[in-house]
Amino acid sequence: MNALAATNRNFRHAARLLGLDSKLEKSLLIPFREIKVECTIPKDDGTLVSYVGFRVQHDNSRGPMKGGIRYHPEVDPDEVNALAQLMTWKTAVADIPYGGAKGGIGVTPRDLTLSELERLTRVFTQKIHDLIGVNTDVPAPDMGTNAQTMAWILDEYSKFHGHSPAIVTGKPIDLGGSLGRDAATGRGVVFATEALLAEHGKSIKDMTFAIQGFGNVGSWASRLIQERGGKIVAVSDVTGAVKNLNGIDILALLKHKETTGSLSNFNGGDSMNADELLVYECDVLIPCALGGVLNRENAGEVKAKFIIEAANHPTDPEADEILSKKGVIILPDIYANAGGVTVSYFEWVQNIQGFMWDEEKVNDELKKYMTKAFHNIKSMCQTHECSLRMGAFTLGVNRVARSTLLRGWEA
Ligand SMILES: NC(=O)C1=CN([C@@H]2O[C@H](COP(=O)(O)OP(=O)(O)OC[C@H]3O[C@@H](n4cnc5c(N)ncnc54)[C@H](O)[C@@H]3O)[C@@H](O)[C@H]2O)C=CC1
Ligand SMILES: O=C(O)CCC(=O)C(=O)O
Repeated sequence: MNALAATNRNFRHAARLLGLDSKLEKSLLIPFREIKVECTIPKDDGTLVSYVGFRVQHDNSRGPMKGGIRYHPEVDPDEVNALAQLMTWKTAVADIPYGGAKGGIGVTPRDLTLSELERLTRVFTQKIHDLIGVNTDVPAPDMGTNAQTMAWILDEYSKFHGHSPAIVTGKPIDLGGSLGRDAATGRGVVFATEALLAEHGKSIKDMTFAIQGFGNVGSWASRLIQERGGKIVAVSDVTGAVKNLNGIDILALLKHKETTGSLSNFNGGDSMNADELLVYECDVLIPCALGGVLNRENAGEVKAKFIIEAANHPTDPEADEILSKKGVIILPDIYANAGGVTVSYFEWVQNIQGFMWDEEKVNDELKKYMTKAFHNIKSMCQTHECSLRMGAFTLGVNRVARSTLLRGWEA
């Protein structure tokens, strides 16, 4: 099932549990605005090449729209639409004053040089600069983009609108980025995992983990899990996968990746097929890469007892059903990975205040938001006798529905 069909299905299920009026349900589903632009740039050798860029602004009833920009060859309008909608429910679950948006360009970033990536980012910004804004729509990094990408967007946007640090979050500290934002999604994943395991009388140090994806989210989650005594038995990325039943030394793996650019030939474990990671023997599986990786083909083979959705939409609804029947407990994306956008909110607040917080304050506040959201989700689960996914969806959708009604926006 494609990402949009899956996200719409989860939304409709939540709307039914909440008893939402059908007109309101329809108006919450339709995006506020969908932008599609052609971005043509000269390559370093002078030839011209075109890419298609998207920004979907889903909902702004609770505040400015917020969400990352993804550079990946599989970016398509339906996927961006689904990811924008997920951002709306996610910011509401985290209870931060934002709506939802997402953007992307269909490109393989590692095929472009740094200067080509810079030109592409600047052209994309030129095409959308009058549709984003500090109080309208605030981009951030996602797969294939990083603090440097945000710095280029900030610089290009500021040429049109004057110096505007709060136009993006996840930017370099030197340009007004927040301490702790780089690690925030992984740190939030760890806080979320701790909250869930505590409910089951367990803690990270008693558990084995398999982690798919070793970029921003996967590498930070791995590092922080290891710091807390968790044993990481398998890690994968687009270059390969490594396993070690005695535990992988994550700092050594990070160093290996930094020097070789790959997870292959790491001498602290055995290599494995990357797809095998999802069904590898472990207590906790944490997908930190692409959407739809858990599906009806592999869900029946998953050995983990807990799945923490650090990636957006890693589990499609058919897999959700199979895994739930097996008793696997799934912590959904719109809560599990909300640490990133929560610290993005702190960054935006710091930019507007013109005052920088220390890292301890950022991390303490993040823990408060993640813990509170977990308890709010659990309380929705009790009210509606539903899964954690539906607990999170009903929590987010209900908050957005309330602000929509208060503004008098229902159809
Ligand atoms: N960066 C952020 O703050 C946030 C990211 N997310 C989500 O987390 C996920 C990862 O994002 P980032 O870490 O930022 O991206 P990234 O670009 O830093 O890292 C992505 C990782 O996935 C790996 N990967 C790609 N294809 C793979 C495959 N077929 N098998 C195994 N690994 C594969 C890449 O090699 C890389 O290690 C995405 O779903 C993103 O939407 C969610 C919330 C916030
Ligand atoms: O930090 C942000 O604003 C958005 C992060 C994001 O794209 C996500 O949570 O999926």
